[in-house]
Amino acid sequence: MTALDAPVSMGLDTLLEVRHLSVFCRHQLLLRDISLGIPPRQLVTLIGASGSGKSLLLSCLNRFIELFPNLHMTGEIKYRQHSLYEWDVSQLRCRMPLIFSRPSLFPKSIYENVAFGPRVHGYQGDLDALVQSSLEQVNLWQTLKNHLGEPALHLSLEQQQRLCLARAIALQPEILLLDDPCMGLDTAATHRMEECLCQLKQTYTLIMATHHLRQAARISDWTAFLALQTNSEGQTVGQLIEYAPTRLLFQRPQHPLTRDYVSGRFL
Ligand SMILES: Nc1ncnc2c1ncn2[C@@H]1O[C@H](COP(=O)(O)OP(=O)(O)OP(=O)(O)O)[C@@H](O)[C@H]1O
Repeated sequence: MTALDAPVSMGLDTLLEVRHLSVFCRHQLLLRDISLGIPPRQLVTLIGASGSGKSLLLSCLNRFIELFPNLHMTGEIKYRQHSLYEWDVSQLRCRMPLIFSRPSLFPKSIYENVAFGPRVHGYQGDLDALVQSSLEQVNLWQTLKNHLGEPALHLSLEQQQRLCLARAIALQPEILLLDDPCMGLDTAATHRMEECLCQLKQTYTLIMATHHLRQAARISDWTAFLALQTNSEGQTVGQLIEYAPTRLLFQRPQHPLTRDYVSGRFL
């Protein structure tokens, strides 16, 4: 299935619908005409060379891109059939938090890191229970339950990254946007993170950029392959080449560029 045939619209089952999305840095085109649909409770990975626009695409989905005044997007993104601009932006980012490749914790305790977001957004429920449930969902509760008052920044890289996930989960999201969450983790920690992500997709929709092709093949349901193409002015522009169920994309890629990329023949 090429990008053109991919399920742009899956009807009521499409949670997020991206149509003709382009991203510019002032007048320079960075990402060209992306259209794809994200089905609920699936893990969708974005793969492609460095600079092909994976992070930009993620940052458009919750309007994080608006924090960069030099960037703007055109086209349309619908979440639950409503344009992103119909949503209150802070509510949108609670429903779709973005987790970065490097942990970005506050210099506060483990508990405060998880409780911070719900508190700021006026959570009225049992905060202790929410912190516990968020830590349980990333398999950190048993290890950390007696250390909740300790500084989050003293945790290992793996634990910090999972704590970032717990902090996002405490916002009670529907979608988790993950920008290469296993970057810098060793093989064992990556394996544990992958197990955690597979558990999380029972509850949430996950959209993840990754440089690990094998990881995409192992754990994702759908894969979008982006590549850098050179335009007539000699500038490189990110484009969606193919979007398909992961097994198909890896075993029977339709586009020659995808074939080369997934078989390790990078140009
Ligand atoms: N804030 C920004 N201002 C200007 N250009 C940007 C900005 N963010 C990204 N870009 C440019 O957009 C293009 C796509 O970058 P992006 O980070 O999305 O690629 P990527 O596929 O995520 O790369 P990587 O795998 O290295 O993270 C690059 O040319 C990058 O320089």
